[in-house]
Order: sequence, then structure tokens, then C-alpha cells
Amino acid sequence: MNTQQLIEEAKAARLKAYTPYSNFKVGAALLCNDGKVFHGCNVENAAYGLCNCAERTAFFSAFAHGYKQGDFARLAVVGETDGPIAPCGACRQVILELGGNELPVVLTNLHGDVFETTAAAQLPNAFGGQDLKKK
Ligand SMILES: O=c1ccn([C@H]2C[C@H](O)[C@@H](CO)O2)c(=O)[nH]1
Ligand SMILES: [Zn+2]
Repeated sequence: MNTQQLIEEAKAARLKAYTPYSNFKVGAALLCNDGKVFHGCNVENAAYGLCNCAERTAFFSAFAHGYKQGDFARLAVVGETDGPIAPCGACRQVILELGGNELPVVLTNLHGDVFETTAAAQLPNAFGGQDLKKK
């Protein structure tokens, strides 16, 4: 599957977003090395702090199906932003740990603007497991 096809998957995922509070829909599509694609959408809650972003939904769904770091080929995310969507800090942290440093990340919008980056480039000087004191 090429990048444009993965973007189309992210757009399809976006249509499943549950956003009664922000009405801001985001979709993500996580391509695995075996060709499988996991969709993610943002899922909101009346307790606003419990809202989950599209990017994390996609990764958590993949992990729930037994996939792990090393199994992923590319992540695409689409939002209704003027420019390519910018993942929030929480998602950058999760994308980095679960996707790995080199994971290609394609950020886009409904106008076709595309920014191609990587998990590590999206979170410089990241905190990670290597920073935890081991007992
Ligand atoms: O990259 C992003 C940015 C925002 N959101 C969601 C969180 C919330 O539901 C809504 C508004 O912030 O958009 C995502 O899912 N991904
Ligand atoms: Zn986020």
C-alpha cells in the first residue's frame, strides 16, 4: 500500500470519530509490515480529559491485536486543519515508544497538504524507558 492509499484509509478512519464536544474529527491509519491497516479515530467523553486521540487509538488497537514495535511500516494522520495536522504531545510520546524512532509519519489534511516526518523527529529530547532507574 502506498502513502496516498494510506492517507485514504486515514480519511475513512476519520469518519468514525466520536466528537460531540469538539466536532473536530481526526483519523489515523497505521500500516503494518504484513499489510494490515489499523484505523484510529478520536473518541471523546463528557469528562473531557478522557478524550483519546486518533493516533493513540490506532496504536492501542494494533497492540490489542498482538502487533508491536517493529511490526509497523507507516502512520498516516488526517485532520481538518489548515495545514497538515500536528499530533499533540501525548500522541508524539506514544507514537515514539510504540512505533519506534524511525517510524515514518505522514501528516495531512483535507486539502491534500502533506508533511512527511518520523516518530523521533516529532519529539526531540524525548523522555523514554532509558531514563527510568532500573532496580
Ligand atoms: O492530532 C490530533 C489532534 C487532536 N485530536 C483530537 C483530540 C480531541 O478529540 C479533538 C480536539 O483536540 O481532536 C486528535 O485526535 N489528534
Ligand atoms: Zn493526541
